[in-house]
Amino acid sequence: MRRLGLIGAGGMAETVLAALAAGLPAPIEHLAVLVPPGMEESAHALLARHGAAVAAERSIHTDLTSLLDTEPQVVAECAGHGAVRAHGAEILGTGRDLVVISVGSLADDALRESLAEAARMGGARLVLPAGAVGGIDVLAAARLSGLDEVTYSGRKPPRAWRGTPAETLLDLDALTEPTVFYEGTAGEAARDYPQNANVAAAVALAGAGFARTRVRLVADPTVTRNVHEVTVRSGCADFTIRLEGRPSPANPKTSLTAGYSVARELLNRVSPIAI
Ligand SMILES: NC(=O)C1=CN([C@@H]2O[C@H](COP(=O)(O)OP(=O)(O)OC[C@H]3O[C@@H](n4cnc5c(N)ncnc54)[C@H](OP(=O)(O)O)[C@@H]3O)[C@@H](O)[C@H]2O)C=CC1
Ligand SMILES: O=C([O-])CC(=O)C(=O)O
Repeated sequence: MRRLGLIGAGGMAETVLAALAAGLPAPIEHLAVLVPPGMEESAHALLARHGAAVAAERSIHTDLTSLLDTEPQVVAECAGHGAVRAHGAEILGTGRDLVVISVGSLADDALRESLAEAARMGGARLVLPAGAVGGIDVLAAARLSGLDEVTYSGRKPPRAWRGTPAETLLDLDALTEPTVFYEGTAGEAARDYPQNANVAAAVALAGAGFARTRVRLVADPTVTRNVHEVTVRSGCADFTIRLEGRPSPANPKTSLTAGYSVARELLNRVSPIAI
């Protein structure tokens, strides 16, 4: 990877670039950042902090065409479901690998199939990092042995659920104990909680699919971390994985782990040994 595109200049983009700045053996050739019109200032600030350590040349774009003109070999999305819908097919169709962290967007069957088709046509790959959750490797392996049960539970402090449908179900400010406000499928969770249930989609795609992966979402005033639990019963192993993710200082909905998982994917592309 010598030329990189990055979509988004928010909290996760910050984590990704900081990790690349620390982890790259040498700056790559070019980093191009795509932001919505009017958001150029946040991209300038991001590049001022980390740009020189990441790439010899940097550019900021507000349209995909001019970003693609910089010839990125891989584009990392750190922006949201809308960005995957708006840009995913064109990036893949023009032969660039796309690393998508807004995995929940793929709960939309039509979008997932159109991205797969664009990847096939462009000879590119759609890559889905594990994000804020763990155990995706063992879950995807266990799938081959047959899965009997997969459940994901996402537990976050009340403030992480502001601006989501949880607000209409609960008085978030008045909670005194952990409260389950959603139980259902991974597909529904990914659609209704686009900034909080991307991990449910990653678990579903690696494992039993959107309909058979059960999800529980909890607002919990007793925790300060974003707690993810995946429980699996399968033909080769039964396991529970629990992570307590530190929230991004920029966005309490997002665990820092997610940005590091994008950075890991990108750093693997410049290393002779990928792990
Ligand atoms: N897989 C996982 O484990 C996780 C995935 N996520 C996903 O990552 C996304 C980013 O998280 P985070 O950085 O914390 O969120 P932030 O809200 O901090 O940052 C997202 C940034 O992307 C910008 N943006 C939105 N749409 C576009 C677009 N079409 N093109 C370019 N930029 C765009 C936003 O601009 P504006 O504010 O103007 O909209 C904002 O600056 C989340 O929305 C979620 O979908 C998050 C956590 C975990
Ligand atoms: O970062 C997290 O803790 C999980 C998250 O927001 C998501 O899956 O969208």
